[in-house]
Amino acid sequence: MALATKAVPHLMTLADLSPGQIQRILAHSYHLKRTAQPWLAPVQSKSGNQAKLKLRMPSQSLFSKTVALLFSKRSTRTRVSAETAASLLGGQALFLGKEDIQIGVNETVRDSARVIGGLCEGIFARVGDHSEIEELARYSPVPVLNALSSLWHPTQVLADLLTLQEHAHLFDPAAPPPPNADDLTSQRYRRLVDVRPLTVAYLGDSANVLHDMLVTYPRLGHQLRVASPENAKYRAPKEVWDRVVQLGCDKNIHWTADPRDAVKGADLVVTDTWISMGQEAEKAQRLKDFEGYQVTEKLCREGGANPDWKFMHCLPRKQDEVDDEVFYGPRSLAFPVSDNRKWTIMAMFDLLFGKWSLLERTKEAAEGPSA
Ligand SMILES: NC(=O)OP(=O)(O)O
Repeated sequence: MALATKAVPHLMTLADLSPGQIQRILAHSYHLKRTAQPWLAPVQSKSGNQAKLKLRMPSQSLFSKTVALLFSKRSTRTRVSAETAASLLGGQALFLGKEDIQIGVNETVRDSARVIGGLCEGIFARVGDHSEIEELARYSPVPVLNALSSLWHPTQVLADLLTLQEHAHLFDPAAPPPPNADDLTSQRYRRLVDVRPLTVAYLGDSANVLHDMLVTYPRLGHQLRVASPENAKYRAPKEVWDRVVQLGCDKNIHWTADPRDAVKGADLVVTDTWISMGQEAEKAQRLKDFEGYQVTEKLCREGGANPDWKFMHCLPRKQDEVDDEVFYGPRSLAFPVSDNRKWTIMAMFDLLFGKWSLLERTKEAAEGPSA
């Protein structure tokens, strides 16, 4: 168990962070990416190996430490990012699937939190109902980070934001270009730049990824235009909307049932699966309810999106919500986003599990939100 005297920090949603703290995580993710990437390049010669010896090490704040990956649901990106990120930080990740351990079957969440937190230095948890991760955090002696719950998916939205900032030049020709091949192997890099304020359209179900967008994008200066069917089950639940209003984000969110209305003026179009894990029995009804919501060139042209609009998806993707032309086409940032899951999770592990400094107040945070 961590021998620390200050209150244990946890992170359930980006709503718990100020814009300054979010920007600090993004800048740190970019720094870790640029520092660690040259170490990952193949060693092709003796001189190449010697060049590596001159490289700076990324933070080793997890040296000798273990992060428990307490996952009760499937995962590709989040799990692989977590395991590889822990290794780069000098520590290890321990995958604990729901079939592997006693939690929820022979042991309560409360007791499991105390036991696992006594043996590991951080808990990255993917749960069903959000109340499960709240309970873990209540009883864990070490920090708990949300790897996805019924309400929130904070590490996904951090990867989305890092990708937008890295691709600022796609939205503003005056923004600096991305790093070239030499920059990527030499630890030489420019600072991460801000992306200009964007109009962002989201088409689909009101699920955990959108919820973290709702409490974050408006505070970073972006406008959100959301389309989901009229049915209340496809709209943000009260506990999410209360946070949206509390943070003043609702003023910059336009919500409609018409996907063409939502993409009007959009610089970026985002979607997610219409059938989340656990909703498989509702598939037929959901496919019917979301008819007309598939992201296509035609829909975005007819709705009046910015002709240079770009596309993002958290993955895994199905053809229902976006066609192949968009998903595999030049507008798509889906795979750069999945690459960035590793670097944003690495930053969170470093700041939350390694250093316990994530929630420290930045100068900006102390002065209040800027947007
Ligand atoms: N986007 C996302 O969370 O992917 P996984 O479910 O594969 O981790």
